[in-house]
Amino acid sequence: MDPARGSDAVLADAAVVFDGERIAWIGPAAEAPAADEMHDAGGRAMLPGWVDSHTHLVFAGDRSAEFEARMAGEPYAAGGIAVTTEATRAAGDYDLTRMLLARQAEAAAGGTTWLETKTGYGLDVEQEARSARIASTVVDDVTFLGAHLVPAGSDPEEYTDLVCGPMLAAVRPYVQWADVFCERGAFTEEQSRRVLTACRDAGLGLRVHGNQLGPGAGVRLAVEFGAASVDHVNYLADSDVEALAGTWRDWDAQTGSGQPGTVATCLPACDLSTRQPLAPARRLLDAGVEVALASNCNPGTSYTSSMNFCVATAVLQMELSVAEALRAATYGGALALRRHAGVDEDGKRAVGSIAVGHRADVQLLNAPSAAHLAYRPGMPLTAAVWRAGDRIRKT
Ligand SMILES: N=CN[C@@H](CCC(=O)O)C(=O)O
Ligand SMILES: [Zn+2]
Repeated sequence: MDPARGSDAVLADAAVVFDGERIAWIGPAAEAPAADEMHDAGGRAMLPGWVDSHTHLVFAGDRSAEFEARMAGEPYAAGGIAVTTEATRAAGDYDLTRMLLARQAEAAAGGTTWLETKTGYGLDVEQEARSARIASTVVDDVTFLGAHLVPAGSDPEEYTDLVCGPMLAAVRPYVQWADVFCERGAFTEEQSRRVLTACRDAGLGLRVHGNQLGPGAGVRLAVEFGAASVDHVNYLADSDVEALAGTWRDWDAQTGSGQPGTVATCLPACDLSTRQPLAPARRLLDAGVEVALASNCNPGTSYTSSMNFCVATAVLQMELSVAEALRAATYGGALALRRHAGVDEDGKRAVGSIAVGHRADVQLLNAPSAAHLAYRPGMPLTAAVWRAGDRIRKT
């Protein structure tokens, strides 16, 4: 996954050397320089750590009854968010932080070394700011999602004004990104446009929840605003795919050079849990769109942070090759968070790829090749994980 070696290069009999939090050397094991500490991977596969670019981890409460109803035939609707909002508002800071830390630890044990999460279960100024503050102490990238649902009893236009004004100002110190749920039952195209405009003007990077439950304006808006990603993308018109492909016209996917466009982030665990058609990742890749795979871990539509599961599903059911799925779950996620480039640059290092000068984020599988993730789905293959050079899970 070193763009300089070809984006899906596999090195056999290789060694990787870390120096602190950076990757210092990669090459044939027989030529590896001396190191203070050595770990023999025993011929097992080493991959970049997963970059999970879409989660909603700041929440309390349980929605397993809603899940069971769905499995019995009820459709998913955005309104379920209100149930989690009530439980989240009732939780104290200590409990909310403890639950977030436990979810972050689960994700890390599963191989995730860079984690984004969103607000969106607070839905008033104080609670959204609290969620953003707590998230900023635990995860790597925080996204403001005040525009997740109009709370019961609020006027949609007045609530949108609140999101664009006082709520945005209150979360601003804690977040890098803003998002809007542009969907039937959530925010209209016009309301979404207002949110994206205000957040862009406040200096935030943009992402959009779009085209999840039906055709809609999400992809169009994401392209119009130059968003870094549009997520879900289950229901795409040909014009949506063409518009996304157009954003990648000045990008060289092989070398990772040029101007990145809007990543299409596919969320297969969510698609299965909501019984939506799987996002058309194959069609998007064939059109020249960069795709990310993310867990969308949240209590409503996707209560898993297992990127291994997402990768296996992408290979088994979405027609991606193993190399394409791995790239989408690592480099693709990094692109969606604009963390894909940067070699020792101002202390910021690229994540999602194994290359000299990038952050030492890697995982070791209990398997001789990454194909085993799909070949042996559901098996506990993650043997060890290093994040920023620190080992966080033992074999
Ligand atoms: N689609 C919007 N938001 C979440 C679901 C939130 C919920 O139902 O609690 C998602 O990405 O699927
Ligand atoms: Zn989401």
